Amino acid sequence: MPAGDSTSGTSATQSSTSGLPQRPRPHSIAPGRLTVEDHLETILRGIGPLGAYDQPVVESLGLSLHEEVVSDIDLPRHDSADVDGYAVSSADLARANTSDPVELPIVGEIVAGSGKPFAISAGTCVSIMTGAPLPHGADAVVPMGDVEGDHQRVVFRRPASPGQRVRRQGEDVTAGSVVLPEGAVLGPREIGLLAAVGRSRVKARPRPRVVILSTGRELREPGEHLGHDSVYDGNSSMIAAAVRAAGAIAFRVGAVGDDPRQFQRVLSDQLVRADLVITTGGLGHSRRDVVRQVLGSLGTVQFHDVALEPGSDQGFGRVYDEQTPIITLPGDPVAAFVSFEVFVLPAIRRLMGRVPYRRPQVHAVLAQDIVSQPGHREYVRAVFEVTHRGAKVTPVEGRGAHLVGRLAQANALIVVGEDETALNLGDTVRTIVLDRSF
Ligand SMILES: Nc1nc2c(c(=O)[nH]1)N[C@H]1C(S)=C(S)[C@@H](COP(=O)(O)OP(=O)(O)OC[C@H]3O[C@@H](n4cnc5c(N)ncnc54)[C@H](O)[C@@H]3O)O[C@H]1N2
Ligand code: MOO
Repeated sequence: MPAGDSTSGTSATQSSTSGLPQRPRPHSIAPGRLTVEDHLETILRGIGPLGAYDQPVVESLGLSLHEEVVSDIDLPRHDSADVDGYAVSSADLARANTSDPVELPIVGEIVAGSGKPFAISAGTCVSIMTGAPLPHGADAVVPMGDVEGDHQRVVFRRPASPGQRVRRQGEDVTAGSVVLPEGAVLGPREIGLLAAVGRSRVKARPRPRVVILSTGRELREPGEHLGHDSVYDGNSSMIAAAVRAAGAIAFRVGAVGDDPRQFQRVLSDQLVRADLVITTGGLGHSRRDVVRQVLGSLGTVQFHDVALEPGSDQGFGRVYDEQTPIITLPGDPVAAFVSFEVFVLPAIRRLMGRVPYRRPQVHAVLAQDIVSQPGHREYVRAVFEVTHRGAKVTPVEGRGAHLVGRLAQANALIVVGEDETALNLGDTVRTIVLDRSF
């Protein structure tokens, strides 16, 4: 049995929180390393969906519904006109033809929203606007353009069939019926429907509040003066944007240096507003690596060597009395980004009660060879495009975890499996297309 198999099965024997079938532990992973799947599973098990409460419908984009929504009303609310024209009783026009037309007097005008119920008697018609309720006595609408006449009377040269150009009451939504099931994710169309049936608030899981801290005494806020050995804090802005794109609320604290007391103070101050804390950097083993230092000594956060490239240094746990979940990401920007995609995005989706947790993978034809070391799963930055010949993916030049400029050229990540050492031009490869809603 390969050495790597000795630690398999810890999560393989249990049902998968990540919703994917459990795969056997890849042979090439060194003992003691966690697989990406193991670490993700630990995070998803350690985080549950937030409790639902009443939310304004207008603010609910991307939230998941925590009630079954039943409409109190019919839509359309009444039989109503499907076109601007004349509401008639079809019986009155039964014998209308070109040589012997039927003339009806116009007894009024019904505009949508006029608020008054209306009725016509046999031998009359009324002018009606699209969406306005059909008057009692009428069962059809004849479009304005199909007839002649003036303001007083209309000449009909054709019969009308009962129900013609009429929108039936309740044909779309029936009062008492379920319009959205529990768990539905509220997009523009769902929000439109909720509003159309008169809901101003719904019970939904809220947006998670995510606090983002970056660590490192070399970090400077963009816009400030840059010393000769300092770097701009790109990570906290990048992660905050990714958090927002995931549908959560981002509180970007920015860089906190690497003084343990200051880090501890900022962290505990921030917990009141956090459902989740994300840090970047400070995961090394030196005295200066403040995240590992401070959180390691709390005993509630575990740090792991994860078989992930880039982004092998990872940590997860809960902190302080609040037991707030915290995910610690590596400092190198590409490592931080990839680990966000792999671990934090699913965690946010889980807090929101949204499935699937992970971005779907698509298949694309590889446009250039990739060589990879076995023993970890690599996410290779790439450009995905759909050409007339189908989906194609081209790696972006450079694989270093620091190449933030090249990261912005990519719109996809190619997944190179743990045991894979080469993907060749023309191969169909697993690709994660970034920035798409799912
Ligand atoms: N002796 C060893 N050294 C390292 C190992 C190892 O196993 N042994 N692993 C490497 C790997 S892999 C990783 S990942 C990193 C872990 O690093 P940290 O998470 O502690 O990251 P930092 O040292 O804080 O920063 C790394 C790099 O990224 C820059 N950085 C950090 N934060 C930001 C930010 N907010 N915006 C922009 N750039 C940032 C930072 O300046 C560094 O250049 O350890 C490796 N080393
Ligand atoms: O795993 Mo580290 O994040 O490559 O730089």
